[in-house]
Amino acid sequence: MIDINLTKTLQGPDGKMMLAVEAHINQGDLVVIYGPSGAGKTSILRMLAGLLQPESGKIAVNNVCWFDSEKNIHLKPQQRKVGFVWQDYALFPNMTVKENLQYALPRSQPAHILTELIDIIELNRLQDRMPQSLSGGQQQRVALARALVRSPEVLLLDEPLSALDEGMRVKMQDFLLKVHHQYGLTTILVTHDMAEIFKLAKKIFLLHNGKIFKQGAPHEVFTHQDISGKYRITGTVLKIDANDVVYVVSVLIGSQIIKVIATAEERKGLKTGDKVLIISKAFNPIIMKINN
Ligand SMILES: Nc1ncnc2c1ncn2[C@@H]1O[C@H](COP(=O)(O)OP(=O)(O)OP(=O)(O)O)[C@@H](O)[C@H]1O
Repeated sequence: MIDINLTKTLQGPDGKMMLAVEAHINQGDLVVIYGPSGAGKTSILRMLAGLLQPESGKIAVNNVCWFDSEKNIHLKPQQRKVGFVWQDYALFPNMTVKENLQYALPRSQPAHILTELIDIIELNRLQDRMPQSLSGGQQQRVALARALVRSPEVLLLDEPLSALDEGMRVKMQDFLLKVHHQYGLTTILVTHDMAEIFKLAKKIFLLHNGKIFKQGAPHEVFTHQDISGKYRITGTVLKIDANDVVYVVSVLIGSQIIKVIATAEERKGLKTGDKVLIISKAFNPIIMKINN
């Protein structure tokens, strides 16, 4: 469990802004902090990592106090069991992938962690390569592995996939899920990507002007409805066609387009480019072989 109760005066986009947040995150959950630019998302992660000192408040992780302004406790970044991955990969350019990981491995950690991580994050064929010869997604996989070699208790991810193209982002999301299931790490992700939120997050905190104004499961927070469908997929509206009394909405999901029938009520407010959630209570797929 992570308990956060923090305040910090920040220089907001329109002058001084008081960041004041209280949040409780269950151990092993993957949660998202979502909000407009300048809302204070990165500052929260930096305070958790010990890179930015709050003015007041507390941070406790699994009942260990990392920060308490009243008791004058402020653990240094290296004393906090956090791993983080930012948008830019920041790998050492003069070291191979493996050397980058070895460099990050603390002496107290057994060396087999490296082999295990290289396996899980599928870096076997890349381990002797230099970072500049890798694609953005490959570099981000190395950055993720590097964050994990210290066996952190909390993983902080600040828009780690935002610089990647759609295909690479989807693959990296799968890696994040795999790592999350393997290690059960409490993970805090900052992202603007709706599909990523619905795919990865158990809970989302909406942040505005330094305050959390809403929190809950993504479908509760974004659809304002209690929806109990079994299958949920997110996509982007490509076009909307009127058809007698209903509408046919073409939605891009990954690289596939599906057509969804919408009532006039459901169609209201929908436009091309909107991110949408498609929910189905029943799912009766037909399977067919497509190769010989
Ligand atoms: N150390 C600091 N002292 C004072 N103000 C700061 C400090 N660090 C950041 N800020 C300001 O606090 C505000 C919030 O910054 P932060 O980076 O946390 O926002 P964000 O929600 O992550 O934004 P973005 O989505 O653009 O990355 C910004 O206006 C920023 O200039």
